Amino acid sequence: MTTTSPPRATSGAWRDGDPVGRRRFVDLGAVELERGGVLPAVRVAYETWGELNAAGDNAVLVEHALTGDSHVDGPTGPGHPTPGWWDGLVGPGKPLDSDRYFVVAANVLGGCQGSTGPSSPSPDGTPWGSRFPFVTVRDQVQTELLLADALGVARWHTVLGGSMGGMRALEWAVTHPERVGTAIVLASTAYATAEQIGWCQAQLLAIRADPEFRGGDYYDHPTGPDTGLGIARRIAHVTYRSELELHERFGREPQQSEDPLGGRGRYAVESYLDHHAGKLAGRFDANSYVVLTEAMNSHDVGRGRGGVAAALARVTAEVVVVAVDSDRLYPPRLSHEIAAAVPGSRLHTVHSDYGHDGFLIEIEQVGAIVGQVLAAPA
Ligand SMILES: CC(=O)SCCNC(=O)CCNC(=O)[C@H](O)C(C)(C)COP(=O)(O)OP(=O)(O)OC[C@H]1O[C@@H](n2cnc3c(N)ncnc32)[C@H](O)[C@@H]1OP(=O)(O)O
Ligand SMILES: N[C@@H](CCO)C(=O)O
Repeated sequence: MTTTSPPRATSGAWRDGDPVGRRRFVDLGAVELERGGVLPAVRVAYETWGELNAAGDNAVLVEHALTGDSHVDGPTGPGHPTPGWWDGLVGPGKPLDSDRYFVVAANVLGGCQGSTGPSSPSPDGTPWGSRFPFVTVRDQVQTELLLADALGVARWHTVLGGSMGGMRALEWAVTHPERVGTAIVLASTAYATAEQIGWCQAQLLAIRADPEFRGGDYYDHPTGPDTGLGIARRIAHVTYRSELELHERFGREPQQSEDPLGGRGRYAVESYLDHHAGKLAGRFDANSYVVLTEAMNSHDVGRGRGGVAAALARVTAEVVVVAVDSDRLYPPRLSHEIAAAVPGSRLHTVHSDYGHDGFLIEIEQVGAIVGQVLAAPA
């Protein structure tokens, strides 16, 4: 295994010359793709907490969601433009106890936070751009299998994640039952639903309709498809929150002194969405957003396996399913379906006013569930 810390250009948060902080990089070689073809020279960025024990049975894989990264926990700093997305969950005595567990988090295949994605150099040295292949959640898990091998992890004690991270956690348990002890699947699903694909279509069209997108080959232009990516984020962000939260928080209020009735001013909720759009455009690559969105749309643990129920029935891991009660994008019924189909699984419900993002925001409830699962004797 080679571990290096190269500066590498992306159009997302990580730019050429950035310090790399605590991230490490591993070159995994070629990854064979589910839909055919091979992605050569795959590199993965990852972070770890704690140590792998002599028996090699204390490794925990934390899977991030769509715009997350390997920085699960910790402050901003060199190489970490954003704080940990589950800040406070990892460390000595924390739910993901680094005194006891070897906690690993990797940036997903197709991402833009250090792992191979469309902004990475292709074999000819220029960014992949539009030539980056279609990847599925199964390809992402296959890449993580190579990472596990490189780290000497024969079997994960636990794989856990929310949303797109939950897709990978569940796919791990279905594809490699012998290599997963426990899977914790939060605010997620066994398959992308028609409505999820529908919301994603509007987001993909927004990016592709931006003239700055240039079919995905915009890296040598001074400007990229920030407008399209921002519209995609606005659409997505509404689905990530609850109707009641938005109503109670913003109602019909104008943004400060602006006059929405005059046609040019904004409602406060519009300003809020503008803010999230701008933030994402500043830290994320539009091509990665497209690639990862299409990967999420591909998600169906039952594909080629006789359907979802048959696929879930073969899981041998202990499965803990966590629904967020106000989640309208991954509604609780999808968690209930997983729990009903996986033998011996357990279901928890997180109460949140926030909707889907509750799996990121309700850190105490999530920490209590994760801590309870991981506190159990191995
Ligand atoms: C913090 C990070 O970005 S971590 C980076 C990695 N992140 C991830 O992986 C997850 C991606 N992040 C997310 O999905 C979301 O940002 C969440 C879940 C973390 C948001 O959680 P919340 O704490 O509920 O934040 P919320 O949605 O209320 O947004 C707060 C922001 O909106 C801004 N805001 C609130 N009201 C308005 C308004 N009327 N006009 C403009 N901006 C507004 C706040 O100033 C704040 O800005 P800041 O985040 O730049 O400080
Ligand atoms: N807010 C999360 C939601 C995706 O599930 C993200 O941006 O990753």
